[in-house]
Amino acid sequence: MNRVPVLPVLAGLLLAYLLVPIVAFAVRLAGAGGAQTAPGVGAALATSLVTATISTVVIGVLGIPLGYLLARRRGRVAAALGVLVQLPLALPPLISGVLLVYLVGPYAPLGELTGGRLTDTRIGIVLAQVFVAAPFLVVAARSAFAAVDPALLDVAATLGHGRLSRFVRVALPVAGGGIRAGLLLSWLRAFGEFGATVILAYHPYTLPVFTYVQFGSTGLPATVLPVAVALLAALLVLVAADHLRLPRRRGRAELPPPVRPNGRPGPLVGFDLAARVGGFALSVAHPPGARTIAILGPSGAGKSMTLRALAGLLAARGDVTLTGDGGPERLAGLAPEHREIGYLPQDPALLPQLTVWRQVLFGVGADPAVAAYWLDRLGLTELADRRPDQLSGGQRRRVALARALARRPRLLLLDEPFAGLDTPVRDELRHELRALQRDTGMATVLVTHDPDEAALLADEVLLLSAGTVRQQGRQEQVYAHPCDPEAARLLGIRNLTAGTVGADGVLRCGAAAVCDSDLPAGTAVTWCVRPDQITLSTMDGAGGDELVGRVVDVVRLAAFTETVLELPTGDRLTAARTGPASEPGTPVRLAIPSDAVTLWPVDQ
Ligand SMILES: Nc1ncnc2c1ncn2[C@@H]1O[C@H](COP(=O)(O)OP(=O)(O)OP(=O)(O)O)[C@@H](O)[C@H]1O
Repeated sequence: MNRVPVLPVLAGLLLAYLLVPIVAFAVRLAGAGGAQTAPGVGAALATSLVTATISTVVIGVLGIPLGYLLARRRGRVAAALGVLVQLPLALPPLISGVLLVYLVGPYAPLGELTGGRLTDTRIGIVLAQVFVAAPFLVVAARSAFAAVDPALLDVAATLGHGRLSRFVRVALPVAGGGIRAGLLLSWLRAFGEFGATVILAYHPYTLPVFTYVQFGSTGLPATVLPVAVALLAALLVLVAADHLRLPRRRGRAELPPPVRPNGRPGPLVGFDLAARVGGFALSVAHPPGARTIAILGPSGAGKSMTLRALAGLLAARGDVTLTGDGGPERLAGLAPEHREIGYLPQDPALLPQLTVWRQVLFGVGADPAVAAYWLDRLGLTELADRRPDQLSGGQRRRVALARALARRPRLLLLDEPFAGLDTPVRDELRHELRALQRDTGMATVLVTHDPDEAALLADEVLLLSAGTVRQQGRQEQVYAHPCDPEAARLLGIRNLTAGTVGADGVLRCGAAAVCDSDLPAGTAVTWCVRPDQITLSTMDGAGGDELVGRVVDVVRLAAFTETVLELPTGDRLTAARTGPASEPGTPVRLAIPSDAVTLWPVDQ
């Protein structure tokens, strides 16, 4: 049985309902061989075109900022205003006209003040049109602005753009499509406005009022010409609006000769910040002791929030201190656009309408020669004329990095900059960043889930958990001695084993001594050792008191091999080694330096 194509049928029904009256009118017009003349139709058309255009300009100038503010503001007042601005849509236009009489009618204060010039004039027509047509633009602009990725505005702020500049250079172009549609709707609504106009400004006639008067005095045949004129004008505007596009800049970007920026060493970074977002409380502190810091932690620990607070994008109590040659500088109270801090959120947040070259010049004060240098250094010069939708994920991240660097920030904040990239690209970018840190002494705070990445790119590590600092310090120190099993897990150390301190204060695994401990005898502990600290050797002779195990699995990774071992106690350890691996089932001897072992009492 053939199914009825439901969607096309429903769509077709509405289309027919909308088009049939117009087609019927056109047939009638053709059959009658034209329309009877209607003196005054030209003047009415001119009045409608001029007033609708003026109204649309007024609506645009006032309504676009209103839509922006309504989209950006949260809370009950903004929600209530968002509903109220739509009220004229729900009111019959005649009633809107009556309401306006209370504001601008001849006996209302404004009307008296202006000597009655606000009614029965073109000004009156515009006032009526603005009232009924403005909500179309405000609603369209509000939803277009609400769809603008907030990360774009955040990044623009860290690139030195103040509020107005962010509105003009980021929000407006990105929301442009929705705003254009809103302006068109407003113009059409203003052009067709009748009810409010007829109350507020019966004269001079607009096209709808003229048509109404013709219909009332001489009947349907006299309306043919004004109807035809109205249809034609509306159709022409719709077609023109459909074809109207702002011209895109063409031609290849002219890049100046690249100039390597002066390598001024970045400042030491310190902070003590507290913030609350919803039910989540963040409290993080780090003394100024390093230029490169990595923040590690599980998902939802507050890592991104810390970066946003550092950039000044999240209101936080406390302070950020950058200590350079000129001594410590405190950033509390400085807006993000004045902090000179580069920020790369998880999404590269490139402006969709800009080419790579314009993108890297977007920051306030970006130096074209320095921008050209970073494009070259990051392998992007050939892509200078492409837009973000013509780039790969890795290329987009590089552009975001070049854009931040072109402003020569004092500090660069990177939020998981390599997440989701394939391994070669990730490795390449990691090493590029490391080279940048080395070459320029640039200060960085990097958020990552990857302990290896943190080790590669940071001198100091900060472990975050549930909004607080679990452990921090020099990277090698934290890695060597995590403060508790949770910290060890965050650092990717899987070798966590249960044990008990013996009567002689020695921790043993079976009969083999692992390390000395100053914990009381009998204390139950969890101990850990990093896989790279375990050395394996073949069993040539009796094990005695040595730590022995049996190979249960050999995982050959790209760069090294992991050997999973089972100890006589049944516990398992993983050893990382670069040499040839033993086969599963083979007994092996384990050597673990006692200072590579960290242990914690279980009830800690
Ligand atoms: N606007 C918000 N309202 C309420 N809670 C929020 C808001 N934004 C973030 N949070 C909460 O704050 C906590 C910290 O978020 P944050 O983005 O800093 O986590 P993260 O450590 O960066 O996590 P991930 O590694 O998954 O990116 C999370 O529990 C999150 O649910």
